[in-house]
Amino acid sequence: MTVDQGSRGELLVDVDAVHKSFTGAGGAELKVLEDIRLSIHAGEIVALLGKSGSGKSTLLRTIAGLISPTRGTVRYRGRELTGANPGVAMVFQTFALMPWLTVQANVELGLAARGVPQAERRDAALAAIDLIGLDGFESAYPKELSGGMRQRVGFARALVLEPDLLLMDEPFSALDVLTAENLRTELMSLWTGQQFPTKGICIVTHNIEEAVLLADRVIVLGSNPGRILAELPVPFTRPRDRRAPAFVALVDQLYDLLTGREPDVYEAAPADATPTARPLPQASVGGMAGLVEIVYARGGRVDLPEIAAELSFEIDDLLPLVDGATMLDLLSVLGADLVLTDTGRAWTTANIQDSKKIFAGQARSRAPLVRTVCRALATSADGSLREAFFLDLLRRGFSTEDARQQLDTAIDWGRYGELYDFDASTGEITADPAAALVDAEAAS
Ligand SMILES: Nc1ncnc2c1ncn2[C@@H]1O[C@H](COP(=O)(O)OP(=O)(O)OP(=O)(O)O)[C@@H](O)[C@H]1O
Repeated sequence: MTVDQGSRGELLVDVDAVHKSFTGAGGAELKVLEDIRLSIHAGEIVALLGKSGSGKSTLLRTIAGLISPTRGTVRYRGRELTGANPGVAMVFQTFALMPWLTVQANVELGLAARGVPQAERRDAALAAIDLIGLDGFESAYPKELSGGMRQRVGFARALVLEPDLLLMDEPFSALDVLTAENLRTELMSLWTGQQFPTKGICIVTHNIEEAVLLADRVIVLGSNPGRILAELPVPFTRPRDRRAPAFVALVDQLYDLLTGREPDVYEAAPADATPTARPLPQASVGGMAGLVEIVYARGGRVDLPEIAAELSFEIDDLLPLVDGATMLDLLSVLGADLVLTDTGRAWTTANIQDSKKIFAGQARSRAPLVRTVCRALATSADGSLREAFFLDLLRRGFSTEDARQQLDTAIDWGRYGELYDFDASTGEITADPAAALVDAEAAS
């Protein structure tokens, strides 16, 4: 069970050409995973790293047998899954404890479901509770525990099942930084000390440093649809030092991969680019303005991992802002550096009215959904349309939640650029008369 970095152990899970689509609220096909091929062997920790929405959780649930692929196969120890994977247990981001059960009863749940006799169940649960550092809290209820302790229960509940493969879906992301660090370190020391019989671990994360701290192999997923962009070994011994140059270099490399663009994504969107093909990053104008201002104040070029550390953010917290600012050509990405563009410089140094005009021009030419909203408003009789109209259209290509997020971002961007306004009490989006004048000038 120790991590053998030279040779891999037996094959535990084999994901073979898996595709997964969901049906969107509007009935359209929502492609979430495309041609995923990966294997997990005994002795290794594999991290699935990707931005929000890249299908990481869907892939993990497919490995757990909780979701069946639309096409392709998942095999556990050579056998095709047709239901729940018998060799796995899961740890969830939200802990998923039963609030009305004690710690011990929560930990025993899975064993009870397997029909394990009561005495045996109790002994196993007490051992797992002890292992995970919760001795003395057997009779406590979840509401009496801190977040970190609740997640310890989450771990105990999974480990008591002695799974071959432990699946973890962002298990540390709901915890504060110190608690998360503490729990990660303890888990790693249990793993390297072979204190539980699990043979492999697969962890979903959007945190680059966490992936490099924990994993032997990082699989990077790209979005829309989720697919494997790269697979990188992490050849460092444990415990790992975040400040070691090789560690920092690998974090930078993964950062490059995560922000690496599909070739033309951040070119000005061609006239026929659709809002579904080029979704808006979840970036507020205020957030992008802050980031651009920081880059400007530091001479027009900054190292993103360094800035993130200085601001006490995770790199991935900043990624949507980076994506938004590069989509609008306010910043560009060069390796791990953010570079101010000419437009970004003009935007950040202009007076408020000029900066709104610059932003409006960028949003209309480079953000397909903003352009779609402007065009639709221009064709409506009174220059206004209800938000439900756009939400209905967006639901053809996005889930209901994502459609809402897309429209909220488009409203934020368009409002700031004075392209249109939004009245939340009536749900009405109305073209700004000044923007209509600009359109008329452009057409003449
Ligand atoms: N049951 C479902 N029905 C419809 N759409 C779904 C379903 N489950 C997931 N999706 C959509 O699939 C996409 C990928 O979701 P998933 O949760 O797998 O991504 P993720 O990379 O884990 O994201 P996050 O880091 O935000 O959890 C999202 O657009 C999501 O809305």
